[in-house]
Amino acid sequence: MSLWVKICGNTSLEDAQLAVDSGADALGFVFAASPRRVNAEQVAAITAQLPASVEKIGVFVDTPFDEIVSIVRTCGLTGVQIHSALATDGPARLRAEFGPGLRILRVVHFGPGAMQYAEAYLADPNVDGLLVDSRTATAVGGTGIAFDWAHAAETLFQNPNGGKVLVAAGGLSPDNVAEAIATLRPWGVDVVSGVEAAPGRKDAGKVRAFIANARSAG
Ligand SMILES: O=C(O)c1ccccc1NCC(=O)[C@H](O)[C@H](O)COP(=O)(O)O
Repeated sequence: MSLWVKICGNTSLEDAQLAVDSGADALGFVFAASPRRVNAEQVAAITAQLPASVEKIGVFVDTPFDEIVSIVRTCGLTGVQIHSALATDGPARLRAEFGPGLRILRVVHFGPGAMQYAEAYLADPNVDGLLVDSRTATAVGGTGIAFDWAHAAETLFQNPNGGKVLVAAGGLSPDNVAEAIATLRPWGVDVVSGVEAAPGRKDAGKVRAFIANARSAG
């Protein structure tokens, strides 16, 4: 199985197409407070132009359940990435709505308490895997900050995960993605700040280099 690579924070068809042409497996769209925030109408116009083979993942922070369902339908999303509290039965209800075809990722911010969340999420049969990220006092994603990979490699990334996927995120870039992969041995990697020219706008060279370096290392 080759490494899964997600390029997040897409705000235009041009940037989404760049990621697809550079070999991304998945594109992320942020439906949350962020300089990369997009709405359902914008994303539906983008996803309609993308190949079916590319995963389209919605990123949600404290979004009401019914709104997530509506956005998934409107935009033809193939996955959700939940950065915040969702009722415990949220993943089961999403599964009931969309079936096994919807990839359901829960986010764990590596740091104190992360293992407890990770274990709880991994025990949920309707959660497909974890995206392990960094956070700050004010931001739950898109921070551009790496977590302690050595510590995570010995703890969270060692955890028996019952076939569920572990995606590494947080402060990755073309320059450090190979080292992150060598240290963490993740199933996938995800990036936003490290491939941008400005928040919400991709740097084509960085997108290409990130995916090429991740593929070489993975
Ligand atoms: O990207 C954002 O602005 C964002 C805001 C709020 C929640 C999530 C967000 N991004 C989600 C992602 O999947 C990012 O790729 C991930 O957090 C890594 O970001 P970075 O450290 O900037 O590569």
